[in-house]
Amino acid sequence: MSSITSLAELREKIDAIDADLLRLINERAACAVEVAKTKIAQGEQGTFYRPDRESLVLRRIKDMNQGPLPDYTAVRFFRELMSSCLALEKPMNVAFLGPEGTFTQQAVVKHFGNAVKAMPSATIDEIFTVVEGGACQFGVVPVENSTEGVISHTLDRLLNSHLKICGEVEIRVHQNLMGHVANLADITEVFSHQQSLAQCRKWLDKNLPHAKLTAVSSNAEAAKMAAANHQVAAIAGRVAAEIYELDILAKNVEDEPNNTTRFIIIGQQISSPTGRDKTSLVVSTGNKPGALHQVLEPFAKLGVDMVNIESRPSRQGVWDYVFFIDIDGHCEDDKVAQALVLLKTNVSMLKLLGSYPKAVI
Ligand SMILES: C=C(O[C@@H]1C=C(C(=O)O)C=C[C@H]1O)C(=O)O
Repeated sequence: MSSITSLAELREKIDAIDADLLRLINERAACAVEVAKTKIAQGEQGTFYRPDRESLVLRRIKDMNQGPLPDYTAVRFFRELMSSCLALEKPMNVAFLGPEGTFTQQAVVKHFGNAVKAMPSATIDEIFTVVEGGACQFGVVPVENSTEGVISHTLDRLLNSHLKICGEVEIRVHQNLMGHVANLADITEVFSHQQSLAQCRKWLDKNLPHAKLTAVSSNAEAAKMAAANHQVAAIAGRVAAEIYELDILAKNVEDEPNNTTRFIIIGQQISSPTGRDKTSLVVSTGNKPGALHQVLEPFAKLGVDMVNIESRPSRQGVWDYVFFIDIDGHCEDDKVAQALVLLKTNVSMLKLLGSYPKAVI
């Protein structure tokens, strides 16, 4: 006697589970529609999307998951489910650095799921503008790459915007050389975003030493150009190769194996504390001795963990700098709130860029 369950029996079991799942998924969706009604009754029209609540839901799923599905898969599945539930409450427009096929678009899907309307913008500046003007409720912009450092354009624009950071998302960036060229030796020019060219500098020097390297507005734009001209190639993500029907000529050409980009979500609303948050701020000290010490001191004194500090020219005078700082915790957490009060007395300008939940996956 074999103990192997028959295929027919297993399939019957799966069909029954699917029927239960479908009923439960729709029960959940109906509940989200009820939530929307309650939000409207409470006068919360603008706050259908709640990044704090979403991150708590996803964290709970991650903590409860016992497999065999890996945490990452379980979280992605619930991410998609919440995205569809939210779309029933209120469809949302999210601006990203276009055209179709950029890593920023991947970041939109990872953070919001597929049920939002992703709207391509031509530049980082335009993303800020459409969110400031209200045409899109949120925008996703790159802020930092593990190989190449900060995206200065994003930091500069944050300085002059009233928008808040309300979330973060990380994407493992794999670059590919793509085009319609038969031999690598025939490639005369390689197009890509300046950041991507920099991430692949060593590979390009070694494998395409004679090709001209030209920076364009995005990787997907580069892929579009490589589709139109068969002597040039592009460096971009796999999705861009699929969209613009290009052959992948070389895979994973990034110099650093852990090449990762961090994106931030910008919007009009402030996220509530979740217990695992980050706060981003910018301060200006004026050009005086001991300035950096005065910035660091309040955090050290109150035991607040600083996770990143970056200086940028203030553009208000020669050698005048501002510091972009990320700290652990929410601005409403006691320790953080006290540190910010102290910091305010030590600096000439302090702007809170946002407190938001840390990325779950
Ligand atoms: C259902 C809600 O609204 C939205 C949908 C969520 C969900 O499907 O779980 C979670 C947060 C919100 O973005 C809510 O606020 O609880």
